[in-house]
Amino acid sequence: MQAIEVHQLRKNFRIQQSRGGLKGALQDLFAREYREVAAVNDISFTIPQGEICGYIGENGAGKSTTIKMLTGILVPTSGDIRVNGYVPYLEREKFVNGIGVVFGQRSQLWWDIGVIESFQLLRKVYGVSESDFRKRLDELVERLELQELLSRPVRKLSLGQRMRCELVAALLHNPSIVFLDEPTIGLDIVVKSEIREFLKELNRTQGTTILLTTHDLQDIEALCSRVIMLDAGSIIYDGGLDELKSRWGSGRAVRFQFGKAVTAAELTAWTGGLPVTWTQESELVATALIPVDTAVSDLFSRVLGAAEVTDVQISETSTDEIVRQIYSSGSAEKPGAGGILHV
Ligand SMILES: Nc1ncnc2c1ncn2[C@@H]1O[C@H](COP(=O)(O)OP(=O)(O)OP(=O)(O)O)[C@@H](O)[C@H]1O
Repeated sequence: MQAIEVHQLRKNFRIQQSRGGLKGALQDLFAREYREVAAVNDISFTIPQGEICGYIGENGAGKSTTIKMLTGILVPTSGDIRVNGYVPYLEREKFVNGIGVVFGQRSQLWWDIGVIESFQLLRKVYGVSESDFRKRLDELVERLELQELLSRPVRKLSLGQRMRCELVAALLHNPSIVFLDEPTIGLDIVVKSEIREFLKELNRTQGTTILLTTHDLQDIEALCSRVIMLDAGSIIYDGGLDELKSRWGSGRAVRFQFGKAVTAAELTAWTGGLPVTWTQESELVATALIPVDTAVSDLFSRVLGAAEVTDVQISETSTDEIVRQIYSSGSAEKPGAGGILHV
């Protein structure tokens, strides 16, 4: 059985339109105008049991809206969803026993009571027996080193401590699918890597399916063999991370520091005819992305002949750069000619 099946899923939101000027504002008072926007636009995908899949996209791409539909919080406008064989918004009671959810920006723990009391309340919500609960809690507490924190109220925990507790809360009832919406947001590098290690182990030892949204591509690199990339509500890439890198990323990034300010038009003009994409950080710093079959010497001769260069660094293109390029072009098809991106 597939863990998650999504077919032609859509969510439209009705957004109020404001008319301009005083007259418009008055009209708005009496007769509001609305328009529909598709936050999620007829997407389809399936995720087999045991996979860790990254769900990525820029702000507003529709990631959280999808997660909310998959977890039964929002009802789709149209399309089909099956999670563990259930339709989330119709069969909520049976459905929630098989899933765990962590929203990095929101807590499912009670703010003013001790962590252990929150866990006890969740035990009752999910109907977990006292003996299963104890066993599971002991394992998780030991693995995530939470012993010291259990009696503290949640409001007194650091963000990293709270996130570790959120993970326990989502896993107490031993769900087979876990949805994580930005689980590492705002965390320092040490806690981020602890959480990544924990999730990898969970997947390896229990076969837990994980769908993960993140803006941190290192989460994806560390955890996901597959990524689904969303842009303006539509899927623009669904496949392996390696495939994405080899399709897009087998090139190099050459970062130039200039002695004098350069413009986007100058950069494009210097490398006209070469398959170079520029990313400009400031007037004095720009990075040229070149495919593997283009010689770096061709790029150098153009740029060094035209501008005053004070420093150069060459690196393999990172997943970050690849994804930035894809978002900027709105397509995961490999780029042909050059262009310019602003960051
Ligand atoms: N309740 C709502 N009413 C109206 N529009 C909404 C609502 N929720 C989300 N949207 C809109 O739907 C679009 C998708 O939002 P969503 O939160 O799913 O994006 P996201 O990819 O999770 O973004 P982020 O990375 O910023 O969290 C956005 O344009 C957002 O403004």
